[in-house]
Amino acid sequence: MIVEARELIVGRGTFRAEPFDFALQPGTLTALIGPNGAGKSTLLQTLAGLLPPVAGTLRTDGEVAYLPPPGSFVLPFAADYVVVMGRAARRGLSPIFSAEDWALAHRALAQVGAADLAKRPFDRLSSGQQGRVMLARTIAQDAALCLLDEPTALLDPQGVAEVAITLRHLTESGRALVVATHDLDLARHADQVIAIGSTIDCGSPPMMLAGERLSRLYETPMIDCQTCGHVATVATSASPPANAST
Ligand SMILES: Nc1ncnc2c1ncn2[C@@H]1O[C@H](COP(=O)(O)OP(=O)(O)OP(=O)(O)O)[C@@H](O)[C@H]1O
Repeated sequence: MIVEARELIVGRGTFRAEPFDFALQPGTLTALIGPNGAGKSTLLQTLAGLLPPVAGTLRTDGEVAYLPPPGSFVLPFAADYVVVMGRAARRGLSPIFSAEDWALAHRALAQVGAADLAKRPFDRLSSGQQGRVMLARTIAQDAALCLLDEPTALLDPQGVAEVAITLRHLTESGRALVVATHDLDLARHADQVIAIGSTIDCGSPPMMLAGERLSRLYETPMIDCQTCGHVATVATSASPPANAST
């Protein structure tokens, strides 16, 4: 077991989530879904040890790598140096990275489809390109538990597909991954889904991503598409344009 939580309550400031139990097994991908402000980032930061639990017990086993939510980073280095700096925690105070560190950094860049960015100045990359590099930096840490906050938020559809495949590959080496996401298609690739809303529930993707359950979670009507099996939001306010089709 990489993480075991009992009656865990996460929170910060005046915010408190509901208490819940969960476990993360090695080699699994967990998607964390829920509306804005529900507590996904708060939970990830608690698992990362950046916030203390408000109550309950939380046990984590092994190294933890944490990818913060996307934003603008000012890092005046080549992209591969930004990635290899993720290895710093393994190097203590030594400023020297080994051949293995560099190999892991370049492999991680390739895994997120960013090998061609290795020598580009990080500060002159687009937001989505920076997002790929920061994800590579988290992967390069080679930690037992990877906590990723919206890793695909800025990526194009090809990037989302590549990252989904990469995340699955990473679990094959025994890592446990937790991905906070608003991308319900990405969540379908998970082994389990934790939904944070007015209650916190955990289950398989088919159960947790059914339209009826998502409607309650996001407090907006959502239906299962009979054609593709995915879930679509139902427009409730404005009338659709006359030529609109589904
Ligand atoms: N630094 C902070 N100090 C105090 N309260 C905060 C802080 N950051 C977030 N909150 C509050 O904590 C609650 C949970 O926020 P959190 O960022 O965990 O939500 P989230 O589910 O990740 O949301 P989103 O989908 O918008 O990223 C919200 O009510 C938010 O306003």
